[in-house]
Amino acid sequence: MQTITLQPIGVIHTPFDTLEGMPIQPAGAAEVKGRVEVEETYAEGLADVDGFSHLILIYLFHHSRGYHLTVTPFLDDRPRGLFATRAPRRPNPIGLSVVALESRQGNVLHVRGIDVLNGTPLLDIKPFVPAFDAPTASAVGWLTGKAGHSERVKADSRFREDTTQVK
Ligand SMILES: C[S@@+](CC[C@H](N)C(=O)[O-])C[C@H]1O[C@@H](n2cnc3c(N)ncnc32)[C@H](O)[C@@H]1O
Repeated sequence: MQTITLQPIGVIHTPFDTLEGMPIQPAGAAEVKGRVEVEETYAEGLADVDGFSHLILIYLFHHSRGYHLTVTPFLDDRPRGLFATRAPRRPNPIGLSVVALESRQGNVLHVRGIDVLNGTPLLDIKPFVPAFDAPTASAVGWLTGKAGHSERVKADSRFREDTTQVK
């Protein structure tokens, strides 16, 4: 299989230095402010992002090692298939968050609603466009009746780096 090498384009700064107790989705971090520092090399590419109220941040779960294909997610007490969850320990530990853009100062984006660890490497930024990204979903699987709980449920240690479980 092909090996892919990605280069971070910046870093996401947040108030969260430990996994335990932090939000599990942007809905639970609505008032949490973060700073997205984009490398100067890529700053030109930020032109026009100011026109969007929300951005999609794509990043590396850099404190994630290994994975299990069946996991018990934060919002459930039953095991689920990894790819039916947003668990951070994955074969390719990539996460995404839709955040509110408050302002831009040159290569720095001030955002709100961020659910990642301080120092998370940023891989990409895309504008959030409801017509592209928010289809009316007719089914949310095991998250039925549970997705809204992400506003209050906090992360615990279940996906902490644990070398005894690394695949
Ligand atoms: C459930 S994931 C959801 C992230 C993203 N909104 C998504 O859906 O891909 C969020 C959790 O991942 C963990 N996490 C956040 N940043 C991380 C990082 N840089 N490395 C490892 N784990 C991280 C924390 O436990 C956090 O509560």
